[in-house]
Amino acid sequence: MLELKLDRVSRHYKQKIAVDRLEFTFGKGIYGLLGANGAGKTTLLRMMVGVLKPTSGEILCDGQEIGKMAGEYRRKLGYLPQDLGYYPNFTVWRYLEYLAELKAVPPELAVERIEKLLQFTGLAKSGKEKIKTLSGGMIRRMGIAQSLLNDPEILILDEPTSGLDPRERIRFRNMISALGRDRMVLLSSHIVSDIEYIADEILIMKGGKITESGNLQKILKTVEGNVWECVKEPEQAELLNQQFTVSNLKNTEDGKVVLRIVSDTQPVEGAVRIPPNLEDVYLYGTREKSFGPRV
Ligand SMILES: Nc1ncnc2c1ncn2[C@@H]1O[C@H](COP(=O)(O)OP(=O)(O)OP(=O)(O)O)[C@@H](O)[C@H]1O
Repeated sequence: MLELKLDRVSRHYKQKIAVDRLEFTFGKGIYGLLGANGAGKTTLLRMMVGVLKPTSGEILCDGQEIGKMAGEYRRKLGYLPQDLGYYPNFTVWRYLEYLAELKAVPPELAVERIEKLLQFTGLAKSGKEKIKTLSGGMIRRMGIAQSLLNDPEILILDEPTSGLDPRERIRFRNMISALGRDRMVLLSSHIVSDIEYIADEILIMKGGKITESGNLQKILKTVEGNVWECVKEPEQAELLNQQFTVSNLKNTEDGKVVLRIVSDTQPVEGAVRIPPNLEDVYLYGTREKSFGPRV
């Protein structure tokens, strides 16, 4: 039974509080961490993988503080950082072999694992290619392969789909879904649809705190009644767009504009309530000011 617990975890950088007394318990499954730039996602993930120490609070893996577990924790862990470091002249195979050595995977097991992981990530034909010749998507897939070399129980992925084209993103999503069946996977993203499709549980982070958490249905409920739709002339649509938080604008064939607005109160006469989606929740949860007209 895997349990990773954040116990009032904080991280300060001088005056700046990047992560603020977080409390959360992870088990098996896929967790999606959504938050605007600077919300504290990377700082949190780096503490969870042990490369950064909390200023206060503890991170406990099955009851043990991860800093005290050292190698034992690292053996349970796979990590895909935002910026993957590699030697461009290494071949994909050499790179994975090198990391397997660093992760103390026995050499005979390493060969078998590398072969399987190259298959899993669709890189079976690229083992002999130099990394500098790969596309961005292939490098990300190689990153996933390295994070899985030690068959980790805990997998932490920082923005795994950023910069990928739609086909690669879908491929990635499917890989992550397959991985979440028997381990804990935590991924951060700005891409709401990726989180919406694959996460069993969604965490919304703002200002170093988790403001919402739960499955999609629960999360959607938090903004139920606060999402509106109306059809307006372009001039009025422009005004509404300046006043309110508009999550979507769409032109109709007869020259009007359909607006999707997130607001605590009816934004304009004729606006009707519609069911929320995760983008609305994200906008609501990461808002700068209370909702209603923007000032
Ligand atoms: N080494 C550092 N020194 C000082 N401040 C830092 C440092 N690293 C992060 N911060 C600050 O802490 C806050 C959280 O940063 P963090 O990178 O964790 O956010 P994030 O949610 O991952 O953002 P992004 O989506 O842009 O990667 C930001 O205000 C950032 O400027």
